[in-house]
Amino acid sequence: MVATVTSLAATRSSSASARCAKSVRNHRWRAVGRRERTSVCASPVASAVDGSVDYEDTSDRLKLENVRQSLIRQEDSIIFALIERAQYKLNRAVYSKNAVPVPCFAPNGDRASMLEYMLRDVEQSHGRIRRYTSPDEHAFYPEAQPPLAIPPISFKDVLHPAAEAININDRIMDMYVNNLLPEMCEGGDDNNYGSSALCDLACLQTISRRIHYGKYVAESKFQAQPEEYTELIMSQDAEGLMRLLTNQAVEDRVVRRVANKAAVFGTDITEDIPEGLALPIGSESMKLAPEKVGDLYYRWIMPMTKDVQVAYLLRRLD
Ligand SMILES: O=C(O)C(=O)C[C@]1(C(=O)O)C=C[C@@H](O)C=C1
Repeated sequence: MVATVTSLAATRSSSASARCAKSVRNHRWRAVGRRERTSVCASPVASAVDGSVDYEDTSDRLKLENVRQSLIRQEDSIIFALIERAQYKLNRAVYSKNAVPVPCFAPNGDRASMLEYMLRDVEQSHGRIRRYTSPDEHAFYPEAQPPLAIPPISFKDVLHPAAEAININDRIMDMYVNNLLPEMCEGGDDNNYGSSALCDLACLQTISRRIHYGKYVAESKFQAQPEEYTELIMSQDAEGLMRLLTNQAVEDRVVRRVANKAAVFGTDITEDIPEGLALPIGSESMKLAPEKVGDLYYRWIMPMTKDVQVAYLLRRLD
């Protein structure tokens, strides 16, 4: 999938509110420098006078090898979450506004879907303890984030400041509900709405993190080939950037690895190690075929990771 001008424009506008919400929350505590962000995942190196803690990233995490290792680890959580969700039927009512009588939060009085209601609520409790001030986390409802309940931690992020404005969770939600779910779940209704929605939260949050991790992949690639990327950025050539960052051999390996992991995660492992355990494991008894997981990854998750890379690179020299 090639990032279209429209999708990139949508990225920019939907992200303005995300950036705004993040900044507002941070500034309720204290003014932070332009390249200073807050994070839940770094180690403290010094205490500031106002009670917040300064963090410095001294790791090698921008090396492409290390960024790819992070993508590989994130894969495990995504595959596991997808397999869990596929145990239940599609349960359309969870995604339809007004189908389940959850409390309304829209200003026009419309009810949200049960999934929207749960996700917004969970994000608020996670947000209070800083989850969405971390540069590698993105809320689906940034405009509904409450003030922090604990002091922020500041963190010298490795990304260009333009990264903060990129949040494509609206597109991710649409893709998940309208493409991934119908392809991976059996149609129909089994009344397991709460269980299905809890699995959805795990899927959405892990997929969103992976897709937005494209910012780190892009920064890493920019630093490795600054001249090539700079030329394309100067001419705002989105298609040229997409071509340069695409590595078909790596994509093929990702798909094979994802399918293999899905085969292992979807197998019942007993206390006895099966003799001569070999892949691929027969997929007949699995609710979600391993090849299907690889295919979904290839058609939906990787293209969006690439869109985030292009969106970031286009603004890398701002
Ligand atoms: O590993 C990379 O080089 C990436 O850019 C990540 C990724 C992916 O989403 O897995 C995306 C684009 C490349 O074509 C290969 C893989």
